[in-house]
Amino acid sequence: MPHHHCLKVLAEKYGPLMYLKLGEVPYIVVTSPEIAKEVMKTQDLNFCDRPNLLLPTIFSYNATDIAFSPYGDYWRQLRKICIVELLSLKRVQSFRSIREEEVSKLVKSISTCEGSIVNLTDNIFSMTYGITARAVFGKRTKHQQVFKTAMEEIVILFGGFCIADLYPSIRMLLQRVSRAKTRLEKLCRETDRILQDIINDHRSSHEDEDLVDVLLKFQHGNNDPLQNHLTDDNIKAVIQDLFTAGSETSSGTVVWAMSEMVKNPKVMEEAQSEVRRVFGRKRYVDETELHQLIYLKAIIKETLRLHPLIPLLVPRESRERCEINGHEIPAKTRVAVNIWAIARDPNHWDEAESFKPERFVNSTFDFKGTNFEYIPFGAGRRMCPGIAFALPNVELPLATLLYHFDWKLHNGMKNEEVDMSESFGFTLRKKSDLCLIPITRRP
Ligand code: HEM
Repeated sequence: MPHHHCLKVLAEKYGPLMYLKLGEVPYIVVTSPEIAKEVMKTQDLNFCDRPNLLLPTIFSYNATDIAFSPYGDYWRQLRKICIVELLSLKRVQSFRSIREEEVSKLVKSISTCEGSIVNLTDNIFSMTYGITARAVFGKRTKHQQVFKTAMEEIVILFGGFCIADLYPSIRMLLQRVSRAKTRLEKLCRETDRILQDIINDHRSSHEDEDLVDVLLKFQHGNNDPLQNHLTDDNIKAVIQDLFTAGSETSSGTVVWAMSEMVKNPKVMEEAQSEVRRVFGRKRYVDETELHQLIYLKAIIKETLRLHPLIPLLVPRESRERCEINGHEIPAKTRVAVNIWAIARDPNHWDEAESFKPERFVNSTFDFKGTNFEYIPFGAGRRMCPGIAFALPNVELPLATLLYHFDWKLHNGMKNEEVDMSESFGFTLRKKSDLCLIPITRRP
């Protein structure tokens, strides 16, 4: 059973603030909006550190990326550069043609398979990796498939507790025998070669400036706010962070949304009629009218409620001793916030387990980190900085897939039989690939 499921069951018995001692390490597990608010708003400054975990440290070049780097100036400056150069609304708008081209390639590729079974999961992940690669480092990489395959395995390796992290006093000893560590090191050697090629390419060519070019400037100390110059490894850590954080989550959301719509054909019908009404005159989907797709936006919100891609958030760690609800929490306590369980709590949601996008139509409820019943992007200082980048990567492909195709299940499968089980891992991937038959719609 995935961890967020077990922890939900435990919270139903022991309450919304649980203290666990796993090996030598203190953990708290939060399962209510009130305590989530206490941790990520009221006491956010105390809880905005990341623990030093073995596998993320290997993956992220000694925690020099954004997601796993400890709280401090290095993290703050790096996050700021990436927001300005890649993730701000203005930069995101400048990538519009990249998104439209990659989505149009997806439609062409699906059209050639009309009437036969298409693996939508695979197609959607490839498309999003393509968009992110072009935005982050200027072009698709010919080695993209290596990344995609490596990530599939890394997500699973990151899913469990690594024994070396639970016994810090003998970590050196335990890490020598960790099979996950050996496997991860092998995968990282493969991705490292690709990342180094990307950096070398940028050193030798002077095309349009992208994030990698900007980061490379910090190696020469120009206006350097990072105090210590960035090394190649630091830059690789950041590229990899954004490439994977950006692609895995957005693609996963598109796949879950399509799966929910296939399972709930009335929702699919309503979404298709909205998209076809809005884009009917144009006869193709582009980004100009996406703001009119009120129902589709509600579908995306409802998808992120039932299938938040990082169900326990990225682990945090307290910096000092503190109190929550009268309980003493020691310094260096690790924190998991079960946003998956909170978003399915019947005390806060009507028909909590049902897929009902209407609940978000005409509602002010949002995922900006202020409604703690619903925080699929986290909240506080460590909140996801990629929302503006993610939304068009989810909205445009969904609108396009709904506009151009009707979707049929294969082998006589019924809608209610679509498998919605989750695979075990760091992100909430759908266990089985979504395979459907596209029927091209000719308006
Ligand atoms: C549907 C899409 C996405 C979802 C659901 C999502 C969700 C999350 C969540 C839950 C966190 C952890 C927040 C916390 O610990 O409080 C996070 C962190 C992060 N996300 Fe996203 N994310 C998405 C898209 C993106 C994109 C497109 C990018 C960049 C291209 C991105 C970059 C990051 C980074 C760098 C962090 C680490 C932030 C830090 O530690 O300061 N994410 N994301």
